[in-house]
Amino acid sequence: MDQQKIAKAVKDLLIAIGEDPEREGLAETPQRVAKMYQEVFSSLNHQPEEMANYKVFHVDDVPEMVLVQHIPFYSMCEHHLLPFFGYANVAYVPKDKKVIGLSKIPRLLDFVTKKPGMQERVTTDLVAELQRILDPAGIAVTIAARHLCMEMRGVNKAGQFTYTDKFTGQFKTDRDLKQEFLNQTRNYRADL
Ligand SMILES: Nc1nc2c(ncn2[C@@H]2O[C@H](COP(=O)(O)OP(=O)(O)OP(=O)(O)O)[C@@H](O)[C@H]2O)c(=O)[nH]1
Ligand SMILES: [Zn+2]
Repeated sequence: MDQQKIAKAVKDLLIAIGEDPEREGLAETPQRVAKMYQEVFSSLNHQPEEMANYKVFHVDDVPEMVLVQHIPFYSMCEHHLLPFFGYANVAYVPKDKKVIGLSKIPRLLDFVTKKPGMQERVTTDLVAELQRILDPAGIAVTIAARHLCMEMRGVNKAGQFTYTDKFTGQFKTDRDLKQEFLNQTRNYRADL
């Protein structure tokens, strides 16, 4: 990521909107924004395997489902570069006695959100990454998010939630399992 180019672009932007980029409060803003983009778009600098050491563990007796609920995330919409943010529920059905370190699930969520994107792609990318790393017997991801580009501008509808879900493998074929996932996560679907 080219910090100098970002800072120059932000300075040009400030001039273009009619601001004075030299006034006290704005003087360091271009550098600040460049530093911020480094952080909020950090996965553009990394390959998924660099983001974490995705160790797979083998356990003798695996549970039917591993579920991490209500993981917060912040991302930036690719259309307006405004934040969208919310929570993800992520579950998988272990296969071949393989499980992943629990912290890797929020790390994967970070990886798929720390770049300009769309909620749909966050959902499907998360499923694809988990599939690639663990190849489980089923994956369920549900995401609830608020989009500031719909709240503070444009259509101006505050407090709306957008829900996106993806189910694979056993979550598609086993209705009881899917229902258990939905029951477990029910309280977290509109709780932002
Ligand atoms: N499907 C999807 N759309 C998104 C997401 N984030 C933002 N959008 C939408 O992307 C669209 C971009 O549409 P455009 O018509 O090109 O942009 P615009 O003129 O600023 O649109 P308005 O927001 O309706 O004013 C808008 O409808 C946004 O609501 C997302 O995660 N998924
Ligand atoms: Zn947007």
